[in-house]
Amino acid sequence: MIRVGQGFDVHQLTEGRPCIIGGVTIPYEKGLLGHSDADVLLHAITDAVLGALGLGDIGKHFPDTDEAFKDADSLKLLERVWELAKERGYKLGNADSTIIAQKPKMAPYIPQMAEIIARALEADLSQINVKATTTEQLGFTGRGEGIAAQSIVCLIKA
Ligand SMILES: Nc1ccn([C@@H]2O[C@H](COP(=O)(O)O)[C@@H](O)[C@H]2O)c(=O)n1
Ligand SMILES: C[C@@]1(CO)OP(=O)(O)OP(=O)(O)OC[C@H]1O
Repeated sequence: MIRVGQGFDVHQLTEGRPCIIGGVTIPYEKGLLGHSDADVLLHAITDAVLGALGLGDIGKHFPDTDEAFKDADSLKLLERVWELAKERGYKLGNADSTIIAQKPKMAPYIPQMAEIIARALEADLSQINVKATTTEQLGFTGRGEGIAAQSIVCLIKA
């Protein structure tokens, strides 16, 4: 059986926070605001996996009202959701994601992000793709007010 899921997330850029995207801390003058470490890319992938499983969304599993998830490492949240996929007999087909950010430049960090995501989803690097785009200075991402990410995940059960 093949199931697909998609995920989308946005976090605000603000001073005094680390800029953690795809598990990589990117040197930048601003970082992402959230209850957790606000890793917008891992949140989109987590939601895509949950979508494929038909299990709701990240906020249902890890509520932002719960102190247990304050400053949570989003990689751990993705790993916990991946356990749910494995328990149900799924393996990753592929995961494709796009980071939508005017700045900072993501390209130098994408190979490391892909390795981190592949490890979390127990997949080969060839099954993971991460892209980045600006919005040509348009909208909230274009003004540098926030960063968005979207992901699509395909899960396969033999
Ligand atoms: N934050 C970003 C945005 C884009 N990139 C890379 O630049 C290429 C061109 O982006 P456009 O939005 O002008 O099409 C894009 O394909 C990415 O490779 C980036 O690294 N970081
Ligand atoms: C991850 C959680 C939990 O710490 O908090 P945030 O970092 O605010 O992220 P969001 O994308 O709003 O999703 C769900 C949350 O419950």
